[in-house]
Amino acid sequence: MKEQEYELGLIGLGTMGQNLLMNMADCQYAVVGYDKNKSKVDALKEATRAYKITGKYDVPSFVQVLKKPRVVILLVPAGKIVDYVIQDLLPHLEPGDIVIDGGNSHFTDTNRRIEALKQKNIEFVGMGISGGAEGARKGPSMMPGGKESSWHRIQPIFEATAAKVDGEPCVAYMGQGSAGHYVKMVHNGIEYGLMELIAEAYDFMKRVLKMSNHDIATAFESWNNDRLESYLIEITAAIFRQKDALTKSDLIDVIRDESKQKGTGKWTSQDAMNLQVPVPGIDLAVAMRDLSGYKDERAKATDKLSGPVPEKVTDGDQCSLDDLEKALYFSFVITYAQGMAQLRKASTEYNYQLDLATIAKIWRGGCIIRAAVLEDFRTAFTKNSNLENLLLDDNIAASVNDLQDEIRKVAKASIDFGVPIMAMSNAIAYFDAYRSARLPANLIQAQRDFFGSHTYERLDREGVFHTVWGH
Ligand SMILES: NC(=O)C1=CN([C@@H]2O[C@H](COP(=O)(O)OP(=O)(O)OC[C@H]3O[C@@H](n4cnc5c(N)ncnc54)[C@H](OP(=O)(O)O)[C@@H]3O)[C@@H](O)[C@H]2O)C=CC1
Ligand SMILES: O=C(CO)[C@H](O)[C@H](O)COP(=O)(O)O
Repeated sequence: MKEQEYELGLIGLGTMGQNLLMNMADCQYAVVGYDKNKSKVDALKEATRAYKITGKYDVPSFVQVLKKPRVVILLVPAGKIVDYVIQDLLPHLEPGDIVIDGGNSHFTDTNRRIEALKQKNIEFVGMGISGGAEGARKGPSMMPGGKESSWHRIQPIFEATAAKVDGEPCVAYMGQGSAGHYVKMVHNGIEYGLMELIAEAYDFMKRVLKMSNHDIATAFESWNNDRLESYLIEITAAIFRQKDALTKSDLIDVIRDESKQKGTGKWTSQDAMNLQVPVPGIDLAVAMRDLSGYKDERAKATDKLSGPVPEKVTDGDQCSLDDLEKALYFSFVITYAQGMAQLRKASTEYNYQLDLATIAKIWRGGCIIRAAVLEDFRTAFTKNSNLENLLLDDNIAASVNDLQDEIRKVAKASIDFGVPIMAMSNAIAYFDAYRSARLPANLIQAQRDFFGSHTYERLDREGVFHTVWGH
């Protein structure tokens, strides 16, 4: 292929980059890859002989073969590396070129980079990508932000490579500035929440319902054929069928119970706190990953702190697998509702002008949190684009109202058995708090005024009041 004929260049030929590049080539785009790691470029060339792909070993020759105005996507680890790559790239770019950051960058970094590149008339697009290696290869869900005109220039290639649901591509313009990376961050926050809920359902199946790994796999498989149909439930079923190559036992039983994290769930919680949007399902998912890290301390506590003796507990017998399925579905809905509420507030606060129906639409396929229920959320936000919270939609409200008896049963059984289901029991607590027209916050106001003269408002008259308490 002649010089300057490659339509897109990709930097970072790791898990996501190499797969996305091959996906683009499948869609008949001529693409070029670069990685600082020579062996990754060699691997690309080897793996893609039949494709309109080439690999380059340095930035100048990589840029040299790109069609002008150039489009370059970065899929390198988030953080300082993105800045280093931009620094390497900038001297070779020209006004009008577009740089897309497809990694999980923090949205404030994206705002900074948009401004920095604007000085050189280079357009910067922060685009969240979800779907892991398989999604990148076969069709991810993608969340681009930045200038709308930049999006229109790159739209065809990303619509071609995105996952499709009912013929609709799982990619759409999210909004200006860092909107794309913000939406991806909240996607990951919801991902953390759903993963924690599924892990708690597994613990409940094992320790309360005394199910074998085989039966757990069967349960998740059957749930995946119904209202809980989703990517995370599907892979969970497969995980429980996996044998360990070393011991031939079930692999799940030999994996250390300490979950790691790269930070996107924590960022979601942190920014929700800044925006004062309650997302306790996500907060607790982060907290449980953190608590899992205290493995040695937990081992000490096992000896020191006692709990119920499972053999003596009878209440759990009244709780069935069917109750657990309903409790999990209920908790899934609450978790999505919290994430969507955060997006709504962020949209106003950061002037993103997010369209929540579009977000639900592009999350139906390709991404890690894809689930059948997203179609219901899309319908709810299409009916009312100003919906404050998904739980206020008539259909969603009816579905959670109907499932509350079961989640209450599961929460009670978990306490009786001493099996922690932090996120799941919080889902019903959030539901109860959210539907309470009156909360005990009046007492907190009284206490604040008592010790710090912070004042309070009254229900029966306008104004701000202070009491000299105890007199
Ligand atoms: N993996 C996943 O499931 C998902 C990842 N993401 C995000 O996408 C981004 C990429 O992730 P992933 O593909 O998993 O990461 P990988 O680590 O697999 O790939 C990153 C690649 O970038 C290369 N690289 C590092 N520094 C430079 C540099 N200065 N110049 C050129 N290349 C460089 C790395 O080389 P070397 O290995 O030698 O350092 C590596 O080949 C991250 O932001 C991640 O959070 C988003 C969605 C899903
Ligand atoms: O973005 C993703 C999927 O959408 C990544 O897989 C995610 O970053 C994994 O996060 P963590 O390592 O914190 O569990």
